[in-house]
Amino acid sequence: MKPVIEVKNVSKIFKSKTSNVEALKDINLEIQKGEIFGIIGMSGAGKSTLVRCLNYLEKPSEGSVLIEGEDLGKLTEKELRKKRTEISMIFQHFNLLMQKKVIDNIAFPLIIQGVKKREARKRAEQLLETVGLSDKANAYPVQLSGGQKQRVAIARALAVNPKILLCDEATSALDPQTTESILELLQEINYKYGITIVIITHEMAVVRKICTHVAIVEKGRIIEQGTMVDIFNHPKSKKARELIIGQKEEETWTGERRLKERLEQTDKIRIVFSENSAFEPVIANMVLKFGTPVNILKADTKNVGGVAKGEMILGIPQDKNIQINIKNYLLDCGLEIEEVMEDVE
Ligand SMILES: Nc1ncnc2c1ncn2[C@@H]1O[C@H](COP(=O)(O)OP(=O)(O)OP(=O)(O)O)[C@@H](O)[C@H]1O
Repeated sequence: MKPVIEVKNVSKIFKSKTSNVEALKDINLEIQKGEIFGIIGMSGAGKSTLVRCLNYLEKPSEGSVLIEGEDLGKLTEKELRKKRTEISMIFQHFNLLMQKKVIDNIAFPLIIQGVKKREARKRAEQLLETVGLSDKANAYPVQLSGGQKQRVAIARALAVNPKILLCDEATSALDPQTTESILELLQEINYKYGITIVIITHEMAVVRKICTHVAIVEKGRIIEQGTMVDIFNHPKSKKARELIIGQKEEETWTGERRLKERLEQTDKIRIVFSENSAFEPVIANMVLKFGTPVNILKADTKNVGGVAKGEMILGIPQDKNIQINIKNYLLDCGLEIEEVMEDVE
């Protein structure tokens, strides 16, 4: 059978006046219909560039990408746009239209295709049911938790009946329990609709939970590929072993006891944010500013007197000076914070 996705000798060089970055080097891949294919690797390995080459958002410098045997490099712009509707994508930060209601976010790709509004909304309602959010049709994205936003993004991605779903770090901004429920939804979609899924991630637990096949990318090259079971049980190269075995200890969400132990040992603060404050850029900027990682131990949204109130619990570094700086920074951003003494449920 013809592969759904075929990547042949693909290289990608980003050229600038001062330097050239060889992001991909002679990549060869075959992904069959119905597979859940994980692309894993360290930061900067080339994962995002590779996945963006699969729908020609990024044009390879050399080589070709074939979707169901059709070479994307040989299509006209118009043909390429049409072909792209067969390939949907979801992202780490959801990319929802914040000014539109949930239902209109989902209907949007259909409206763009020229489907009548009533029909598009009807299909959006069905999709909301598929992702378990029928009661949120008229909510705005800001009123949803991260997991719910990703469900909306998944429903929107499915609106155009794609053959392929590309997921770029789709669970990286979510807490462990939410990650698990989103992965279960992706698995269900793969099973029910036969959609081929490509997942980019640096989280090995994600791959272990749902991927059937894996490719490991290192410095722009694929160093190993095969079935998930084979690669995870018998990683051949040193890099693959580091990546797979090195992270086993970190897989908190598969082991409740380990998670509990970790929570008990960590200093924690609770951040409360109103519907108007976006916490994601604040956290990302904070990590960059202080050059230190923080753990999102819990994140969700509650309806308090009709107003969406979000709560996030962060595990912060033990260094007291860094803790003070972090707290001052969050206060400066206008967020309410408090120390958490008890265990996180
Ligand atoms: N538009 C661009 N212009 C120049 N260099 C780029 C561009 N996009 C990516 N790169 C470079 O290509 C390399 C691969 O980047 P890419 O984003 O694909 O890696 P990644 O594995 O997805 O990393 P991460 O997990 O951190 O997102 C990096 O060295 C990056 O700096």
